[in-house]
Amino acid sequence: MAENGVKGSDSAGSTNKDVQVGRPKVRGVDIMRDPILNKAMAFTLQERQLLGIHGLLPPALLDQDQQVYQVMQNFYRWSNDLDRYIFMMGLQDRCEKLFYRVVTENIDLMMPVIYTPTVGLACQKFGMVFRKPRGLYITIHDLGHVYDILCNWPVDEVKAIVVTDGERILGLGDLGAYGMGIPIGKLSLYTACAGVQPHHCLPIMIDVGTNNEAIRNDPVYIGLRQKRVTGEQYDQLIEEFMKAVVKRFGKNCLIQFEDFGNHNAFRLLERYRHKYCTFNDDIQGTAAVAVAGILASIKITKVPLKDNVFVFQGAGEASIGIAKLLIKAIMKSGRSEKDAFKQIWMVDSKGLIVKDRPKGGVTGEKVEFAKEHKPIDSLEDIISQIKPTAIIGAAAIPGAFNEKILKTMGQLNKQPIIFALSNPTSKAECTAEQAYTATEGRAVFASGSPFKEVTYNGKTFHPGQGNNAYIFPGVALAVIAADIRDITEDIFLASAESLSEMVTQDHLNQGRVYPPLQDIRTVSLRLARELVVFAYDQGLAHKYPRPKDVSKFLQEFVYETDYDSYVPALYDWPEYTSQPKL
Ligand SMILES: O=C([O-])CC(=O)C(=O)O
Ligand SMILES: [Mg+2]
Repeated sequence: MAENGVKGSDSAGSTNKDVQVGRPKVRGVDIMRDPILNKAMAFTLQERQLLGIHGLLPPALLDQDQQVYQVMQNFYRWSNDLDRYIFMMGLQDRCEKLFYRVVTENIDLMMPVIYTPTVGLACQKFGMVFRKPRGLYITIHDLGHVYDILCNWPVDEVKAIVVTDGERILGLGDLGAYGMGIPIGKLSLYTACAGVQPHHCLPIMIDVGTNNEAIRNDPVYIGLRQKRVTGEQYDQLIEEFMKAVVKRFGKNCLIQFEDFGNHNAFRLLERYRHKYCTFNDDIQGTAAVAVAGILASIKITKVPLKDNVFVFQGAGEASIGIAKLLIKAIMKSGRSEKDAFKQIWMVDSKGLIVKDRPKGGVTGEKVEFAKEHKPIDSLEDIISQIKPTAIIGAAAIPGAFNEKILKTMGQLNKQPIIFALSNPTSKAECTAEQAYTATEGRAVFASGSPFKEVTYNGKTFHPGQGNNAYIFPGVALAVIAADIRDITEDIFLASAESLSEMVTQDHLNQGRVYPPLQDIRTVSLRLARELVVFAYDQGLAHKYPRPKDVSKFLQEFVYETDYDSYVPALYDWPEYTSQPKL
């Protein structure tokens, strides 16, 4: 608590001016208007007097508990999630501590609103949703001036950036600058799930145009109305951005790449992964969460990892990322790399990925997954001929796991693993209900976006949410706290193992392959704790001395949602007992 001094800020996200309360450099009214300092009606009478804001608020005091009640009443009053999203963003812009208290306490209710799937809809309609800027917008026209833009950000201590160029927003495609909703949502989860300080976080949109004509013609579009710039100029901008981040915020500033197009995602990851403190959430975060789900699933199916056969529907960022991490996991279980590859089959828009495919198109990351096998076009035929134990969908083709495929999976396996990972819900390969029904309740099911529980034949199943939200907040906290600068594949494998170990027998009995969403904060903090230990053991942590008590060490980084008191500690105020209180 800031007895004598608090960090001041402005509405864009804080300036770090020291405020001497009692002899304020920032006026009380500015504290009220600042979302980071604002307590709304929770300012006490003493504070109102001291800050010179007495009379600017209704006379009642509503403490934070009462404010939470008020927010929740409002939240329920809205009839749809997009309105709830707008309402919650408004709260974040007005009163940050209250926003995070509400989100943290009701995380399973709030995540589908401030994150997937509603954030997808919010991005599609971002021109209408947009109220107040949050984060930085850097465009292709800023080439040569990226550092100057980063200097305009009013906080020096940025420790984590989530950046997108909006080309592949969830499974929704190119949304241009409207994609800014994603970095904002991801960073809200940094704080809500792992307690990363909000002022350490910076959402960034790199706007190089959009190839989505409908969006370019949207009268309220907020970005550049031009086609995407690609090639050398694009690369120059990203290169300048990476260097500018290090110059402005230091080489340990985490840069999370989010929702870039396939062609850039892999390239940029390879180019930067060992030179910068960076990872790609769609490749590596998704990989870790999916592998965790697989490790938990085989505890249900009792089919050892080495005896599973995986078919991936899609060969993009998520599938390739999962497959590569899965290979590491299979090898750790004792198989050779060659044998591990044999267990994994990939399918793209041209069918099964095989060597010398007449339809062609096996390039880049897919090459090493191409099999010596005759080509097969349809997913139905692929499933019946390859006979997988697990199918993993990540190509944003809704309904790709049709009834026939699901039934075949049920015939081939006692307990088929079915992961419909595409986001948002509208892009899922099948619904939870379809998976359980077609397999007579035998499927081990997870999806990227949330599905409600399903009751089949009197048994209730809790589908898991195989979303990278179980991974990236914990990874980020560990990276920031232990000063990890090279985020290796081993860190993601350790994350997958750690997450899968948090799935208890009780969870498995309910059909869950992830801990319940309402536990995601505990999960993220435990993940961070285990990663910190792992990083020190592996020599990846740069923060010294090594902490003896990792929980205590992490606790010091964790954001508190209690309001600060603006009453100087030495000031002896009388107790006011007559203050009206609801
Ligand atoms: O944002 C999410 O829900 C998961 C994710 O990274 C994606 O689908 O791109
Ligand atoms: Mg993503």
